[in-house]
Amino acid sequence: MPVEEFVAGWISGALGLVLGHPFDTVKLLGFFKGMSFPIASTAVVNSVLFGVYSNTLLVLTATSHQERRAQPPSYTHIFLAGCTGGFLQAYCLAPFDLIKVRLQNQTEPRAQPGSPPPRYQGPVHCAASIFREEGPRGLFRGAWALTLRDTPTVGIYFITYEGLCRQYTPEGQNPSSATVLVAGGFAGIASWVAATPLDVIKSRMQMDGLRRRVYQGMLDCMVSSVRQEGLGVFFRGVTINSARAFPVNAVTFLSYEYLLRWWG
Ligand SMILES: C[N+](C)(C)CCCC[C@H](N)C(=O)O
Repeated sequence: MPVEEFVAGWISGALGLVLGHPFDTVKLLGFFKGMSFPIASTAVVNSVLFGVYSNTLLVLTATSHQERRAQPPSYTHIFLAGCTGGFLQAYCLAPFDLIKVRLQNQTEPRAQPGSPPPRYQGPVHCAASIFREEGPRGLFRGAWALTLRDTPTVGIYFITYEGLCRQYTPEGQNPSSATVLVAGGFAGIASWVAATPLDVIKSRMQMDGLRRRVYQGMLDCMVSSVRQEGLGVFFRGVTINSARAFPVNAVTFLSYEYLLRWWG
């Protein structure tokens, strides 16, 4: 199994994250100090995303990454490979994402004497507390919604990226850096716009169970959210998601492409 894609995904994910971190922090108006945890988790997850995508394409089309410029895969194959990558990365992402959402949603402890300490003291303490209080399955709370969010939308991510690259690149050539940046940025926006409705539901499911369970399940969460807040609830955060998605994914794709060209 070619591993370059996993390594390139690892590095490019970490680079993209550095740009996305400020957006991620304001997204939930929470505080998320320290970048080592998000960098490590994004690197792992992005490596699974790109590694599985590329290796699924290899299985479907029998072409390696280097051969794909001369023999471009069909959009159906790209979509299927993207969905496979999205599905598997969602499982790896689930516990990390849960910890991120829980930490972001806890308010900053004010340095006043006597104020209660924050519930979670950091990523490791958060993981251990969830494990203890909600069981091992608690670490996968919201994973189902996350999988539904990411399976089709990662397909959209790669279709948009490849489609835009092909549009602006003469046949058989590598796309220019400007093309990769723009195609990567728009791939991020397109997939995040499509992912936002389930992103809202996913985050609510992840926060559920902290005190008492509010929702019976994902469907119940959707129905009661729409009842209380209207259909607009599904677009909550779409602007910040898109603003974050452009730079993060432009840099992710640029570094991914260049690392592979450099090694290949
Ligand atoms: C599928 N979905 C839209 C959720 C994400 C696809 C892009 C993944 C990238 N690491 C990012 O965080 O933007």
